[in-house]
Amino acid sequence: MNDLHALSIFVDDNQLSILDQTQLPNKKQWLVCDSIDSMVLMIQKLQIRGAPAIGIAACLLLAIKAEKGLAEEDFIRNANRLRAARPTAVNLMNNIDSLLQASKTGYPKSVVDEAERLFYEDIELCNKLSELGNSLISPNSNILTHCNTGGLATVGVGTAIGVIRKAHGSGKNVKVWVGETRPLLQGGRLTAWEMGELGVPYRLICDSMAAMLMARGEVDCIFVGADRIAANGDFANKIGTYNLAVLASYHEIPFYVVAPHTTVDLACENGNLIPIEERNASEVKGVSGGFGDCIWAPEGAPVYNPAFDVTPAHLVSAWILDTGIYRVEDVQTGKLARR
Ligand SMILES: CSC[C@H]1O[C@H](OP(=O)(O)O)[C@H](O)[C@@H]1O
Repeated sequence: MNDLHALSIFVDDNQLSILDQTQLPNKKQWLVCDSIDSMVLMIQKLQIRGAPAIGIAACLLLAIKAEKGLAEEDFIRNANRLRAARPTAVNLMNNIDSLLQASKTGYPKSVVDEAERLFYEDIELCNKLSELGNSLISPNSNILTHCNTGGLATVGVGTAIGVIRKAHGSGKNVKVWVGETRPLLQGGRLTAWEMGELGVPYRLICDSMAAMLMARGEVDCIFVGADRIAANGDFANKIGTYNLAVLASYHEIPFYVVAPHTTVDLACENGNLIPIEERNASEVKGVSGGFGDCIWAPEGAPVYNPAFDVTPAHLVSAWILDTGIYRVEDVQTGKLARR
């Protein structure tokens, strides 16, 4: 496999390394990923995260293993293990399915070629998304975003953050409200870091502050990512996204979802059918990781920790995919499904 380099993933001399995102922003620690077991763990611990990035990282490891002599039947078994590593983001399943399909015609070379194609495709799709999304942003906009959807969550410039980056780069004087995104703080840790690295003016807020800012007229538009978009336009994204969609509707603020077409799941009729990952109680009871450990909830506190929620299509102003900008009337007439 050729050497490949992205913000959170690189392949060098046929070895895959992952930037451990649980250690950001305080520490940039690279981890060599040389086994299926370690990749499954890295995905489940969100050391590698973000719908597009986890799909591509899993495929790169499988391709490296294939090139190093993994038997085809073991490739298929391990591909299916990785496919189940996290249930909500469909990119993981879509990417691995395309690798399995490729393996039928010329394993292992076909698998290596497909994994590399997926890597470069994501870069290209992110660039298309940023151009299309930027066309919806007026100069001097205050943009609210949630979770992390930049170069850490993809191998390109990102999805929602890719749009913000493009608007900033085109001189539109955008300012960004970054929702910290409890409980894992992808916004407070990762998006704040990426905004700083990109030089985009931003202010970090608690998730609970968004409503007041909208009421004050200090949010002009909202851009979020997605982990799975159902055929009817309902979509799953990081927990707290639905809150923002309802608030945006009440305050008549444009609410945009940005995702590559590989996030669309045509086999999923509506958002009620999207599996929602539930995660460990410890994540809600305090914080732990590269930023230190601090548990504030009572030891035995019962916890509910869904990692995603579902936003119904009627609350979405537009879906920004690499294949175009879709409005609710497009989705209602099935245009989202016809890529
Ligand atoms: C472009 S990434 C989309 C999506 O991925 C994040 O989830 P996680 O941090 O759990 O991997 C978040 O939902 C982003 O919006």
